[in-house]
Amino acid sequence: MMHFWRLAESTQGWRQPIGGTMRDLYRLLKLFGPFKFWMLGGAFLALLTILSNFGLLALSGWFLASAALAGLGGYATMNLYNFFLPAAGVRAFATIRVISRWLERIVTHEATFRLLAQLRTWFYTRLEPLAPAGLQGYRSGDILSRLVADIDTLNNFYLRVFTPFLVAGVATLTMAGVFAFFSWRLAIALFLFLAGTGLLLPLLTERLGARSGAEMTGIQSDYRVQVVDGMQGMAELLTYNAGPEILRRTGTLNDALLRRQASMAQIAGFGSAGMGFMGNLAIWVIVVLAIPLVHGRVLGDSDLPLLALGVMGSFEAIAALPLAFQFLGQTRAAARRIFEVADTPLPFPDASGPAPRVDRPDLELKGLHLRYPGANRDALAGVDLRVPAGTRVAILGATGAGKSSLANLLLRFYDYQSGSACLGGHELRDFPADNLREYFAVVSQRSYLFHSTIRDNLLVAKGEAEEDELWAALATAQLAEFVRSQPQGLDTIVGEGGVKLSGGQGRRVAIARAILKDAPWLILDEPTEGLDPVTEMEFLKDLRQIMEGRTVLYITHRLVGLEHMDCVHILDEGRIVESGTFGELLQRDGQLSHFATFRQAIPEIR
Ligand SMILES: Nc1ncnc2c1ncn2[C@@H]1O[C@H](COP(=O)(O)OP(=O)(O)OP(=O)(O)O)[C@@H](O)[C@H]1O
Repeated sequence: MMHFWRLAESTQGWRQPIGGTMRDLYRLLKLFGPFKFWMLGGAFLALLTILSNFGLLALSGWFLASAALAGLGGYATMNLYNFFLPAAGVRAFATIRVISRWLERIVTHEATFRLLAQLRTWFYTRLEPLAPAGLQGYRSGDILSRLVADIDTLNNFYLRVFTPFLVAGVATLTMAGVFAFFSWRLAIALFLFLAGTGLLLPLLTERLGARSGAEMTGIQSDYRVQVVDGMQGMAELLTYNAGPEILRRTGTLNDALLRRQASMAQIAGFGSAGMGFMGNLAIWVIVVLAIPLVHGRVLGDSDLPLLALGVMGSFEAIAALPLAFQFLGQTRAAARRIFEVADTPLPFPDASGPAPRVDRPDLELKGLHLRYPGANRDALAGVDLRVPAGTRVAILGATGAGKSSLANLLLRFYDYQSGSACLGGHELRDFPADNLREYFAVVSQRSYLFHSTIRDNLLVAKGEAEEDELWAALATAQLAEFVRSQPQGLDTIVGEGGVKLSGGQGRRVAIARAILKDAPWLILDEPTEGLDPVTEMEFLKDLRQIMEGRTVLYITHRLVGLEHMDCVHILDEGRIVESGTFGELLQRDGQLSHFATFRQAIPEIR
């Protein structure tokens, strides 16, 4: 049910006011600005190809007819007839056409790739600062669809809309101009045919194709979201035998897509049939108009086939327009989807000034409130916390207490609404986000491993790290032995999300990354979550070595490892409710001692 609703949502507003369309297309053209010479070069070569085809057909018609007439005139006339000049002209047009078509393909492909790269880079630079707070409302499959498919569609704008439209306009005027040498009446007739067909037929196909085109963009996106979600949640789907239901939903989307594609194919067929019909009608009308001129000796006998074949060649100039306009709806929908994300205002501004100078990265939070966009209550509701540089501090709390929100705050993934948060005496807001993140390395249960090699996963933390450094980090993270035992060593592929590694090994790759980053702060966000008790103990022991010389924020809802912390703060509903060493808190009749008693009574409950 949900998917039908989403479908309706994603395809609504397909008939956008023309002003909006023009604005979007104008914006696209402006984005393409740096490649205008490539674009115009491609269009010029396309124009040359079309005009040489027009010249080829027209001259061939004239040549064949005049040669035949010379032949009919007898031996003497034939001898006088100059075959060479028109034959050379035909060869010249044919050669120009072949070469310009070849060059046009090269130039337009080059332009297309450059535009594609430009669009993707531009979109990515808009996307990155939005993550994660500004992208909360989007699903990853949807963003992927915008980044890949919608940008591909937009790219068609150059090949399918811009070039054909520009070329059609210039070619129509040029060819009508050539006809004007023979007769104004014929020139006007050709112009009316080309301009009328070139405008009316595309407008008709645009109207017919707008809805299906826009819907196709929406459905394709839903389809990708469905597939990406299905792949990510494959284990759950198999466990709960939900595969058939997902298959049914995917099938429904597939059918919807096929229906739109069939409708678009019919419209495309109608467009090319209409073009063929108008082309033939134009030949017929021009011939009918030209016959009296031949009778009146205004035109020569051989001019008639020249004009007829010239008309035939001229229609190549507008042949691509119905298809171009038919897909305008799709292009428009793609442009809207791209600009929608690109225009999403930044969730909060990034500091633009120079990075504050930090001598000692002490952290101090006072009355700090953080509320997520759209949430109805604060995740951090007046936190007071002091973490002197070089100390180890644990934040203990039940699920949903706001522990990870503290990490989100420090990494500047989300902004705080009130209170103050200072690092080294400077508000977090005064740090450019990239600069602030240099102070923190993070190991969490969610540390993401990319579907690549162990080496690449480590280089994420320090791109320029030498091989020795990688091995040293792996050794400290107690993973070097395992990596050495793999046939591919550092080049072992870890699989998507690190599926080819055990939970503990994956976590150790994350530790090695943190070591490579060598930041003064280490945030451990439930780093042992999901590990069995023995692995957990070993892991925490190894972590202690890495904590040396760093300020540590250990976020956990478990009591393990707290004895090694300088201070433990208990977070409850977004507030620090108790603080002290682990021993002190155990002594008190507070939350921690209740927690500990409860855990002892039912140890398997977390
Ligand atoms: N991105 C988000 N958007 C909206 N609300 C969020 C977001 N992240 C967390 N929350 C909400 O903020 C509150 C605190 O969440 P947080 O993840 O900080 O808790 P936690 O203590 O780390 O929990 P856990 O131990 O389960 O990870 C919760 O009510 C949660 O639903």
